[in-house]
Amino acid sequence: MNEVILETRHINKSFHDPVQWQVLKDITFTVDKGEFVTVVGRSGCGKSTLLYILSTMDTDYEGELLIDQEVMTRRKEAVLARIRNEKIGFVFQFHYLLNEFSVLKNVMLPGLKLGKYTAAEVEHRAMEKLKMVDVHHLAHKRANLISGGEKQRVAIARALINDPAIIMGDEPTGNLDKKNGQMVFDIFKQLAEVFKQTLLIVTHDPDFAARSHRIIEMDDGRIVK
Ligand SMILES: Nc1ncnc2c1ncn2[C@@H]1O[C@H](COP(=O)(O)OP(=O)(O)OP(=O)(O)O)[C@@H](O)[C@H]1O
Repeated sequence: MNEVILETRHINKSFHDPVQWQVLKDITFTVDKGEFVTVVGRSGCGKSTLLYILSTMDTDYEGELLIDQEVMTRRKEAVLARIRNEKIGFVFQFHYLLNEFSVLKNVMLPGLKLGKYTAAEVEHRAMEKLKMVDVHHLAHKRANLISGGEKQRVAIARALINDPAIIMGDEPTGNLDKKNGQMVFDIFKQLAEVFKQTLLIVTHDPDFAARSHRIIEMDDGRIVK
């Protein structure tokens, strides 16, 4: 049987601006371990709003969210912050690397924050993750001195540092040219297929989505396919 990593049950969300309107409508789906799922839909259909809830950053919704069999709904922020750091890796459109630190230090930071491993262990793990995305030779360079494509690879290594149950991405290829976008896709595919890493990625890129394992299509706040 497949192991479910992420599950949503009847998620509804409304905004009040100034009148109440419903942005997410009865969102129910699961993602299995090792699946590479993309979320698509036209601008304004609710993709980012959904990702914000799935990443446990937004707790103001109806319905239930489970990550790695654990209920995330109605938990205290301190608990959510710990679970987020341990179970979710994030890759954004902009890499958000800290320019004043080395590539290695950037990857190590969420590992040090977790407090589960010694600094030496975190460094060893960070080098492993940099090897997985083929930028270990850049480990001691400052983050502002590497290319855009390299930065996104480092951001993926950083997302992997705590062996998350799931990696979530918001337009991770949105700021890259075609060649680097392809490279990021290939890394994701390899992570899913070789390392059984679960991935849920919001994208505008139809080629990218078409080559993932499964597409969730949204329209007007609902899942339509
Ligand atoms: N804080 C907010 N208050 C009120 N309305 C909001 C808020 N955040 C988003 N919206 C609205 O909710 C709808 C869904 O927005 P969302 O950002 O989730 O769409 P999206 O599918 O990610 O769009 P895009 O592809 O353009 O990023 C939009 O109509 C947006 O204007």
